[in-house]
Amino acid sequence: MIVVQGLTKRYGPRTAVDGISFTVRPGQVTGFVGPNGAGKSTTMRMIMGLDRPTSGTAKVNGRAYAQHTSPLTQVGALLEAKAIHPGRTARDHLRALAATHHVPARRVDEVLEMTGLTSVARKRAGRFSLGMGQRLGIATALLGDPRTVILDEPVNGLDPEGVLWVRNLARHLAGEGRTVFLSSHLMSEVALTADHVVVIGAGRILADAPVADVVAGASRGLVEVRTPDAVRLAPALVAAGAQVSDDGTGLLAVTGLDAPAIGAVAARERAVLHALTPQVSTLEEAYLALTADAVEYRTTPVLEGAAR
Ligand SMILES: Nc1ncnc2c1ncn2[C@@H]1O[C@H](COP(=O)(O)OP(=O)(O)OP(=O)(O)O)[C@@H](O)[C@H]1O
Repeated sequence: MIVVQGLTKRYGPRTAVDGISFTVRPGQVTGFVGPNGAGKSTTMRMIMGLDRPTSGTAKVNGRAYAQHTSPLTQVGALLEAKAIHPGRTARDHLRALAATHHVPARRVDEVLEMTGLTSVARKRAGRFSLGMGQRLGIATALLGDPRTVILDEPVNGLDPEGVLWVRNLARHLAGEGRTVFLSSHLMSEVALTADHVVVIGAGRILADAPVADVVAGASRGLVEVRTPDAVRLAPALVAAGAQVSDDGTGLLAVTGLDAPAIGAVAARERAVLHALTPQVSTLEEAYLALTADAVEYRTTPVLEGAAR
């Protein structure tokens, strides 16, 4: 379990993380998403005791990272730009770490196996591809068999098979009752992997909810209705309490009534329906709506720029 309370990080005049609070619970995968520069890595680094908060606290399994006597068994992390000595083999890297953290040597072979690195365990890490390096970073995070796992952009540089592997691994770890907290830029990936999502923008929490709720919140209950009887149906829907916009071609955009209620009004009016389609938004759309005002480097649309 990770509990973050009033966490703030300032770099000079710049506030990277602005008084955020959230809890990451065990037994599920929690996604951590936000635009570039939103504060994801800074937050994860503070949870891992690598950056000192300006104020506030970040606790893993009840204590700050530095207060754990055996932190590797409590929390394992894959953080961006993890330094691994390029001249060392994967096995030697893991063995050295195991030896200094009282982790049994057999665990090294277990994590090499889990991450699919057994066949390249004697290869120097400097010769690893980006994907293999990511796998070694994940093997390192899992070395202490930790109850909490933090993965910063774990699918970066992975091919589709690797992406699927990370997704299954994250779900498997959560299924074992562990706390899994992973950041990603890929909303589609988070939608497939995570149960819960924390959205951060410009250092502040924009949403902290089950993935399904975030998606439902963004869909605004819009239903598209295609009908040759729009002229009759539209006022009947308005009379029943809906807001209706009619594009003049027989396509009505309806909010305020769900599809069964619209169908009932249509039946009463004897209006023919060619389509009755609730518009389901994706997590990607929900995310874009939430973060629209919190993008650090906004791109100016070309047409808008040209019109000035
Ligand atoms: N060491 C530092 N010194 C000064 N500013 C920093 C430092 N580290 C991060 N920042 C700033 O803090 C803000 C948050 O950065 P952070 O790396 O946490 O964002 P992020 O959400 O992880 O972004 P990305 O998705 O691009 O990795 C950014 O504006 C960044 O420029």
